[in-house]
Amino acid sequence: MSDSNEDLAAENRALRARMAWMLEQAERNHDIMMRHQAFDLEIVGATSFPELIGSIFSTLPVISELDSVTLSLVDEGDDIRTVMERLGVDFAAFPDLLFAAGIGQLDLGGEPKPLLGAYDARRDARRFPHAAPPLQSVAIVPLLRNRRVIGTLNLGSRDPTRFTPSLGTDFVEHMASIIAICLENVISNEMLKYIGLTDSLTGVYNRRYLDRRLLEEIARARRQRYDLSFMYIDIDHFKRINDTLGHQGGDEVLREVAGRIKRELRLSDALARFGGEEFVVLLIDADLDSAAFVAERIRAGISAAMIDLDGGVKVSVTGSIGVACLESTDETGATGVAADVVARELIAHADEALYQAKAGGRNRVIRYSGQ
Ligand SMILES: Nc1nc2c(ncn2[C@@H]2O[C@H](COP(=O)(O)OP(=O)(O)OP(=O)(O)O)[C@@H](O)[C@H]2O)c(=O)[nH]1
Repeated sequence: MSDSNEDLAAENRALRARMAWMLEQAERNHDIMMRHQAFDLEIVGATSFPELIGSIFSTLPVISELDSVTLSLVDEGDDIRTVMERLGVDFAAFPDLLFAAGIGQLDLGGEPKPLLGAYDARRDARRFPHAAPPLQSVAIVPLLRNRRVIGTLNLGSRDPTRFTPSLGTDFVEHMASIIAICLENVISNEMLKYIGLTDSLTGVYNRRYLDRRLLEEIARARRQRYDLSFMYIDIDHFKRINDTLGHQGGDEVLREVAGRIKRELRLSDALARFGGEEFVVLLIDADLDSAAFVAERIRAGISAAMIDLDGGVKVSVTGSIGVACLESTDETGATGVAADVVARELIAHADEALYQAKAGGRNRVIRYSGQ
């Protein structure tokens, strides 16, 4: 082969190798793009806060080949945390979800722009509290909604060249904007859910929530064969309290009584205000004896100490309680009577027991006996 032929062959080989490399890169980029598109679809489809957070923490590190992904959310006044906890979100399952009391705590500097560069323990350690072994480079990307910073997406890598100040930020900004939209959506949905299910005066659940929950719990109790108890609690002579203290004073009493009832309950029990001065409690896996025991504790708790009202007035309050139980051996359960019929009956039984408690002199617990 002549020199020029050899040159041509070498050039050809080099070109082929270069093309193969480019093809490989194109395939790799395509692959990354597809994975990110799938991730976008996954998070856009998330219908709850835990589902969204779960996807971000489990999928993003894998598709982006990152060693740590954390989220810092601005939560002024602890609203997000409080509502999510009330809706049953288990924050222990998300150790990389961090909260900041204000935007200042996010340490973003003057402008909300992505910060890319070497890991700086002083600045970044609290953003990646569980990252081990140590990270080498990080990207701190603001989550923006209508130019308002709602948090940061924190990406960490052990590769020091992964995030450098000169790297373009379009890609991470795009990712953060989708995450920010999804976060805002699920947070406002959860807030609406919370508002729709709670009583604005006392903060406990409302009747709508309890009616629905009762149906679910009846179905589950029948499947898993355990007892379900229901309690009707009514503040005694509440009209008199209202008449002497005014509506405002009556409202304060309602809030305090709700708090006193709640203190006696387990996390699995559901407390709701059914309207007026009536509260109900649904006790999961509790027979009539245990429910009556809890009811007695609630009764004692309501009247244990005088209630201090705004303006220095003190008032003593008592409550009457009716308790009923849907036993796992109950015929209605076994015969497949519709859950709503069973629910109505359970409520009616507790109401009847409450009526007897009132008729018997108030400030007492009566169990529904079936006679
Ligand atoms: N402050 C306040 N009062 C309410 C609210 N809803 C209902 N009430 C009042 O609760 C009182 C209920 O009174 P009654 O049902 O007659 O019963 P009671 O005075 O508690 O008497 P007993 O139940 O027989 O012990 C009425 O005066 C209602 O106006 C509320 O949201 N806030």
